[in-house]
Amino acid sequence: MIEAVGLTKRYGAKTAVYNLSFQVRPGTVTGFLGPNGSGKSTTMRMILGLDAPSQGQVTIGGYPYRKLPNAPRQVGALLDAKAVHGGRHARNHLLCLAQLSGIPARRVDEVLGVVGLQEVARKRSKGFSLGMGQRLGIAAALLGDPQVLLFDEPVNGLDPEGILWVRNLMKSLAAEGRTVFVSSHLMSEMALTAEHLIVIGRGQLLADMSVTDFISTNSADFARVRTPDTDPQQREKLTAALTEAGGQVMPEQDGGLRVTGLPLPRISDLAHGADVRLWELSPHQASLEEAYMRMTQGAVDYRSTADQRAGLQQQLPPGAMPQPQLPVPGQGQPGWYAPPPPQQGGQPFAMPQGTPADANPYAAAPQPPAAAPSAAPEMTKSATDNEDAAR
Ligand SMILES: Nc1ncnc2c1ncn2[C@@H]1O[C@H](COP(=O)(O)OP(=O)(O)OP(=O)(O)O)[C@@H](O)[C@H]1O
Repeated sequence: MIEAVGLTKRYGAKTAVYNLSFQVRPGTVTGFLGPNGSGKSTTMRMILGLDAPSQGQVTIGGYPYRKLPNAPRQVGALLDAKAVHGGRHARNHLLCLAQLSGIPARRVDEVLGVVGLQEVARKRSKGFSLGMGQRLGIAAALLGDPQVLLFDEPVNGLDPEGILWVRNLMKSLAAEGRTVFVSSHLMSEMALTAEHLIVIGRGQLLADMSVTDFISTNSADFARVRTPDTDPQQREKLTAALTEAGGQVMPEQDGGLRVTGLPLPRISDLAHGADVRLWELSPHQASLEEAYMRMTQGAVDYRSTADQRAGLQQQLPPGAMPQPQLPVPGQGQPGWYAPPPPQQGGQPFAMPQGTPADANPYAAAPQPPAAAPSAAPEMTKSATDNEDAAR
């Protein structure tokens, strides 16, 4: 298990990670999400002992990485697939890593087979495509047959077949009881791969929950209702009945209605009571991408001037809360708001009570202290040093 407690990292005046506490448990794939620059790589580097925390700690199996006995056999990681000696053959690259960690050479051939690089094992990695480089990085992570695996953007550059392969690999590693922690910006892929999510924004924890809860917590579910196109009066009658019963009704461009605040069976009963025929009554369930976009709206640092998220905001049904800005450490901005998950009192199809300020989990949170210069020396990987020894 990976456990972070109060993890904070400052680079000079920049607070990259602030007061992050979470656990990554074995047996499931845990996705690590956050906008560009939110601190994912910094967190992974601290987990791997490549950066020292300014405050707090992170342990693997109870030890900080640098104190972990035989760390390369216990933890494997893909951080930057390009961080290889380009003039070295793929097999030699892995052989170097294996020898540094006391891993037998036959394991190198095994992992080359697992990632499908046997045919190019004796080719220099500088000629590798992005996807081949990713596969080589994954092979390096698997080398020590570790119980804990970290992957930073593992599907970057992979073709659809490669993406499917990585998805199945992650799942099978987790099914073997390993701890699998994987960052990605591909929401559709994460939805298919991960069971649990840790989401950060501007270095702070936004969510630590199952994918299912994350979607229901951060999306405005609604019902889609459609009456016969041939009879506009039916639509008006239904709108009146639903509104009178406390629902919020919004017309959709295709003639349907978007209804919030009423459960589906109640909508059906009200339509029946008003003598209105329905051509459609269906729940709309948000995708992980929609939920993620909603949650992180206030935490995006880099955004095109042409991207006002207009489409996303227009799609919110009546009564849905817009996401206020995420507080930035040291800047005292108002907090974000998300309704509670269903098992904590939230109701599908009904917006929660209270105001964003009431529910602001940061309202009482201490502001981070003024940034101090980092005490963390950059550690560089020594694994690529001695090719001659590997030959
Ligand atoms: N060595 C460093 N020195 C100074 N600032 C740094 C350093 N490393 C990271 N940062 C800053 O810390 C913040 C978090 O960066 P990080 O790379 O961890 O984000 P990320 O979530 O991995 O981003 P991306 O999704 O784009 O890879 C960024 O503002 C980045 O500029």
